[in-house]
Amino acid sequence: MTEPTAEPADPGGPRTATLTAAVLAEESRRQEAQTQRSEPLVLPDELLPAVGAAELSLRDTLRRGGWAIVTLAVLLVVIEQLSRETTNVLAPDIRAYFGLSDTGLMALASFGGIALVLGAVPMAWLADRVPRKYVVAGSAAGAALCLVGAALAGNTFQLFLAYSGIGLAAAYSTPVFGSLISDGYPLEGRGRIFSLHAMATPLGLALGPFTAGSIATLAGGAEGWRWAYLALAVPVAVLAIAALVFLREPVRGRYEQETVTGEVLDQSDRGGELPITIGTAFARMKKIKTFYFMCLGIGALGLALITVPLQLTLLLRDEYGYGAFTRGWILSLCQIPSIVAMLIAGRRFDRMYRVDPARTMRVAGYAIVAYGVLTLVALRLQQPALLLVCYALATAFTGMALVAVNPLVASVAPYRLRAQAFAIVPIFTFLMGGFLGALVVGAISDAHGQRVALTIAVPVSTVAGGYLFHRGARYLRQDISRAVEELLEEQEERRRIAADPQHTPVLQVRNLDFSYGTVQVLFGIDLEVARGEVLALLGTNGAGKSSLLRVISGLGIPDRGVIRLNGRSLTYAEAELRFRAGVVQLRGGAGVFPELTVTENLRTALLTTDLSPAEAKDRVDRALGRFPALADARQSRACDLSGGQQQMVALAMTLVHEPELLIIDELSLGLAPVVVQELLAVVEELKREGTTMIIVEQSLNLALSFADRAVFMEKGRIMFEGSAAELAGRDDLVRAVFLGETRGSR
Ligand SMILES: Nc1ncnc2c1ncn2[C@@H]1O[C@H](COP(=O)(O)OP(=O)(O)OP(=O)(O)O)[C@@H](O)[C@H]1O
Repeated sequence: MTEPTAEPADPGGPRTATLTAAVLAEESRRQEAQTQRSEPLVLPDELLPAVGAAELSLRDTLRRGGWAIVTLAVLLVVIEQLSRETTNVLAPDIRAYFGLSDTGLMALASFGGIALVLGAVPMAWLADRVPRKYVVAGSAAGAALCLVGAALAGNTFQLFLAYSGIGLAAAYSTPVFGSLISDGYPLEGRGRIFSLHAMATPLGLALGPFTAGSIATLAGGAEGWRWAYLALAVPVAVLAIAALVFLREPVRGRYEQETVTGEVLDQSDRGGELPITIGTAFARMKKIKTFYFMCLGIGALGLALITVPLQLTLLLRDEYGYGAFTRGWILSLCQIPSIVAMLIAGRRFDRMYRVDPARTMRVAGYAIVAYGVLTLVALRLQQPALLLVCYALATAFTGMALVAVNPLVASVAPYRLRAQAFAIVPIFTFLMGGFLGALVVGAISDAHGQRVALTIAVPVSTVAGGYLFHRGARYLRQDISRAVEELLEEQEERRRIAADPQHTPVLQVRNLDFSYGTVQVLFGIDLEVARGEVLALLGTNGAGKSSLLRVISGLGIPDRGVIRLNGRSLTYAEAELRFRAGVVQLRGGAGVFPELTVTENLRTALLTTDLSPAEAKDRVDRALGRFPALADARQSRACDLSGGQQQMVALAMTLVHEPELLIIDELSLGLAPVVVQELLAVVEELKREGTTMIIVEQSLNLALSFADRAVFMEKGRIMFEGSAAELAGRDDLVRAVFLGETRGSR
């Protein structure tokens, strides 16, 4: 794209020198102001939710949030762990019954693990669309059925299906309970509630061998294991019903809203919001540095978390000759310190967070390193009892670190994205550190033994994990501040719309930052376009106009800020959904299918809509009717048309969608003046009809001739905003464009 044209200055004359000096002085003043503005926003403590607040007892936290969410979360996780432990503990019986090898059974069961991690993403998607109690109840009912399926399995394929189903049915737990706990309990007590949820995993692991072993022994015989699965199906089914009866859908982001804005924001229009996809959620969450470093840290730690128990089991078998049953018992006992540590850590987290939130994350980093050190010490010990005690202490430290993760995710993720954010974290643990790392560590272990493999893997994993947590802690205040800022902005906007609903802008961009990778190109953009208004977006080369349009149409996800269409947020909606909602962009010099005829091009543009053939034909006729120059060319192939006619076809292809907001990027680029006039006539007609438009145009005169208002951008910021007539009178800006071109071309 080229920049706006303007009257050339008198090159070389004293007037130019004075003007250049003035512009440069103005430029340095602006840059200074910009640097100040781009300082990351960090709010004072009293504005950060829960920081400096009075202590809230666990009892009061539960009184305010109710027992239902936490009770169901704990019980369902415990039973899910029990079912996994049943498979581990009763493996010899199951293996013998089906004539499977060790590896064969583990391979069958591991599909459940994969389904558990990858299933979290669609479950988060679901949790955003239906009340979460249905997701909990549905998943629990599914788990009950699959447990019955495992109990009745007649062959390995059926067993495989049942295990995968059990894994998939547990996939909702992290995103759905993560978001339910975040929305259901006040911030001051959230660490403790999350610690109860986290503690359910080691509790299930600790109880598993005892429960599974006892049931199988009681039932007796070669098929005793079936009773263990069947016995677990009953409580899960009961919990599914309990979820339907007792779970209430909490308002999303309720406690943050209450703390920050003093009220719970009206969510009645939530149904009108465009759904969030995991891709956009991931793109946005990745830009929240605390979250980014925490995910990397968890990913690195995943290497140790997954390989250590596995290698340790092998070590207990190979070096000490312990059988499967004994190993199961021993490793279960090793969970006990971690249960205690988690409960203590939840309490300490809440306390520490109230004083200094970043410290919670740094301490989690130290705990990860302590886990690494203790595991290494354990590996040096030959005495099995000492080795195991040391390892059990080590797991207590990871337990402490893990307790911090979910409440921290809750504090930095925008409340609309929380379910997805919770679903993303385990993917890092399992895929980055766990799956990839396990292969490497397995290979080292095969060649040099378990002690060597772990002595290499544990320091790498825990030092990297600890460091990444420590690093992420630097950004915590800033990221919490952003979440607060977004809530305040949302409150202000809702009030404004409520006070004057007639004047809700068609497009609203607030506080928008955008980066390509680490290079930030848009800074704090604020922009509104009223209904029926035509806004000219102007600026020098590389000012950020196209980037801004990309973010508006959903091709780029902002680091910060909000985009609304008619008052509803579409910040996290993907491009296609925005397009369906009416944000349609004409891209300069592109966009037609050369081999298709004009009419076919227009029909193709409507393929993704639900219009009836009659409606579609009507729209095509209406759009083409605006362009007399295309009257005789309807059956011509687009490639046989002139450049100007192709641009008309491209514009007609946008008009068939009857856009709510039409974005025109370079209408006149490379076209003859006579064609431009013809296109302009259509645009002016659209303006008379009340179409809301944003126009990026290289020709300043052209843009200002039909725009109501103009925005002038420079270096990713808006430098001027006002009526088109006013901009035409701002000699300095017009000349800055021109001087920019002169400097750039030298
Ligand atoms: N895909 C990309 N990756 C990295 N940087 C990019 C990318 N696209 C644009 N940029 C950078 O972003 C900044 C803004 O570019 P953008 O194209 O949005 O400006 P513009 O105002 O539309 O300029 P032009 O009129 O020249 O197209 C520039 O510094 C540019 O180099």
